[in-house]
Amino acid sequence: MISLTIRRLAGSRAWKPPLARSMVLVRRQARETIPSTPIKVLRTVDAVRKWRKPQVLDHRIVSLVPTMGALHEGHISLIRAAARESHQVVVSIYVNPAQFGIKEDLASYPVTWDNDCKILAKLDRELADDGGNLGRISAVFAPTTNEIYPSGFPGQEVNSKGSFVVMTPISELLEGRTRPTFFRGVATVCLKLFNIVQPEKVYFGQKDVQQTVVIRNMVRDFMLPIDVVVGQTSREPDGLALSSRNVYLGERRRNVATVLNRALKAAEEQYHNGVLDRDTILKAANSVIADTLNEQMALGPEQRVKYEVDYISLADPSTMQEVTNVDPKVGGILSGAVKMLPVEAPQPGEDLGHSDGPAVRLIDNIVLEPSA
Ligand SMILES: Nc1ncnc2c1ncn2[C@@H]1O[C@H](COP(=O)(O)OP(=O)(O)OP(=O)(O)O)[C@@H](O)[C@H]1O
Ligand SMILES: CC(C)(CO)[C@@H](O)C(=O)[O-]
Ligand code: BAL
Repeated sequence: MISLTIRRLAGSRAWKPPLARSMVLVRRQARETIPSTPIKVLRTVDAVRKWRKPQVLDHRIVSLVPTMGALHEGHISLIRAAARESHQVVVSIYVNPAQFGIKEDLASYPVTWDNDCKILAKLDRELADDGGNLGRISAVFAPTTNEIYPSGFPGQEVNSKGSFVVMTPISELLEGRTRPTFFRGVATVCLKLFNIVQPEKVYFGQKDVQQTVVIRNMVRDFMLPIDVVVGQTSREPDGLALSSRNVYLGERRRNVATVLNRALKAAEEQYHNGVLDRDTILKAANSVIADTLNEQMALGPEQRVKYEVDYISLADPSTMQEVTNVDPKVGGILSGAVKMLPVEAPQPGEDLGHSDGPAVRLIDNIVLEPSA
């Protein structure tokens, strides 16, 4: 009786039973590719699982490069590294709301899907022409928030209820002090991405050093059969670390934004000169920051750039806890975060940056390699 009814209703062109409708959707999605490329665009967990299954049987090495889109050379360097070492590279593009605090820039975060597709298409052609690679970009996973949070999005508040991966104490340090929900959001979404794609290798950038430690700890503590690879930080010629958020800077702040890298380099120089104590190493960084700010404050409001230092840190590489002396057998991580404030007295026609140049928080770090 029921099947008869369904068949009769299904005769109408507009109506399809829910199962058939979702099968049509899955078939259509399975066919979507980035224009003029074989790169599949997968939007659902189901579509990724269907794509992934035969790779296991064929003993293909699958790697994942998680991103939030607005792709730049930093992301590209990770994808290149992944293609050298694996048969199939999956790039995820998902702006994960759970890692943004309620007062952060989720609403204005740059979303550049068409340009990202062009970048991936060009890169994939290069990878195909370069005989040194094991693989190419096979798929982009670009899910919706409903897909990633099937029980409903838990919210961005510190006390949100939901299924989370919480890594303490590391998530409370440094970045986590200013962004208390950040690493909970990152670890949670990364575990989901790892479970969906089931990669043998995952690629993360050194620019977000604390994130790499959180991910390594999660992989170790939850026995995930995944190799975590960290690619070095890609920089502009003047040392500024590439970041999707650099688009917010505009020209005036862009010129001063190198201050963090210059400060960390001054501190690194102390270590290379044999200094191991925290105060002397960090004093070098803090002097650069203070001198640069003094230079700016000597300018008028129509020219100057102001910034606030969130932290300058010297930490242990595997815990990110502050150290009072660098153990030369272990090395250390010099890192920092600086908030570039909106420009004062904008000039007519001045390029203020994306979204009219809100405050931008920049991060950077330098690894002090063990010397002994
Ligand atoms: N300059 C860079 N060099 C190497 N890897 C990078 C660089 N910038 C980002 N990545 C890495 O790319 C991956 C995706 O990062 P994401 O999409 O957040 O870009 P982002 O530039 O860090 O953005 P944001 O400005 O929001 O911090 C992360 O593993 C991140 O560490
Ligand atoms: C790893 C990540 C893609 C998780 O959303 C994000 O934190 C990022 O882009 O670094
Ligand atoms: N690159 C880290 C992502 C974030 O800052 O939200």
